[in-house]
Amino acid sequence: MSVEKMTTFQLEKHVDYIKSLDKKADFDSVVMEHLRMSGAYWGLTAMDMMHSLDDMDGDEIAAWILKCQHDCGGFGGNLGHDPHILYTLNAVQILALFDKLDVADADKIANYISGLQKDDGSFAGDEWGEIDTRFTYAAVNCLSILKRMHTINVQKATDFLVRCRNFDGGFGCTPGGESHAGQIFCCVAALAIMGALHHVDKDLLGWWLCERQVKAGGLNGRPEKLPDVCYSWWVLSSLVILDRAHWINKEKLKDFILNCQDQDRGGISDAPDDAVDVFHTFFGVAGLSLLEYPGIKSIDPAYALPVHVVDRIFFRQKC
Ligand SMILES: CN(C(=O)[C@H](Cc1cnc[nH]1)NC(=O)OCc1ccccc1)[C@@H](Cc1ccccc1)C(=O)N[C@@H](Cc1ccc(O)cc1)C(=O)NO
Ligand SMILES: [Zn+2]
Repeated sequence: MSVEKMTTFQLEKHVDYIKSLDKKADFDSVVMEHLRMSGAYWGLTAMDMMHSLDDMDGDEIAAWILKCQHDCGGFGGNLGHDPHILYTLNAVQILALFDKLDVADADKIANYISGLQKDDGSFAGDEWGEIDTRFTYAAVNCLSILKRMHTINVQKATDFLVRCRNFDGGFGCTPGGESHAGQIFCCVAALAIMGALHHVDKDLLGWWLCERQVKAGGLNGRPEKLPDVCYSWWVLSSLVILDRAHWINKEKLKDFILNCQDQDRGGISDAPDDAVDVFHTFFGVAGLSLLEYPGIKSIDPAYALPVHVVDRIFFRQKC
């Protein structure tokens, strides 16, 4: 039994790692070019959770985001890339982080998103028509932040998610799709935002979710799979929303995430000793945040934004 080196959260190293990303022009940057808007959301939300968002230039980032917006109202994953609902959510999330939602035309964005809703209540990701519950989550999260939920058919959106529910209590990407932790997060978080969690069997799904924890303490995405740091978010945020987070061993999950840090160069990987990336760094910090690790700002399990940002959106006193 190898004695895992007991380690603490290397906050400063992760801050330096994220700040170093913007200057790199390596393989990852090219491969991830089409989802740079997602990468910006992951890096900047992690920075805010680590009390370091002020190290970033919000004005410069907001200007870049607006350059990614198309006449239809949707945002692409980078300059010159086609609009897609995923990057439209990420763009709005980043503007919310910087308290710059006022620079966005909420009606124009809402018009793009509501135009992607189908007669059966589902959402397409873009004009090419792929249907996935991920897109329902992106639509509902984005429109809620913009206060434009009235522009879609909430009842039909809910009905479609209910049709994606499986006998194991979980959810897939479309009706009949296999339960997967990522899709479960999207459906549970979207139902929570729409005030429709009564459609979820909390004990049945809570059981499926807590069964994702393996001996080593990490969480996997489906039975028999290997643990992966990003499932610390997909599974744990779902458990928090369902009020069943006490059904897993939080101490062992915390140690698993801390063990996936690169102690020297910063960053967090999907599993111990693997290469770090900004995606797993964000989901590792977010997982520790849900575990209430000291020194990390709390994150909202449904909006995937720091709680102080969500509070500012919904409870700001209009002067
Ligand atoms: C496209 N993608 C994935 O497929 C990752 C790959 C992976 C990472 N660790 C194990 N596999 N898988 C992933 O995100 O699965 C979670 C998930 C699947 C389906 C629905 C929702 C979440 C990752 C990027 C990535 C590629 C390759 C390696 C690391 C990260 C990705 O962009 N995931 C998206 C999934 C997503 C998309 C849209 C949403 O509304 C919500 C979630 C994301 O988290 N956006 O913020
Ligand atoms: Zn992963």
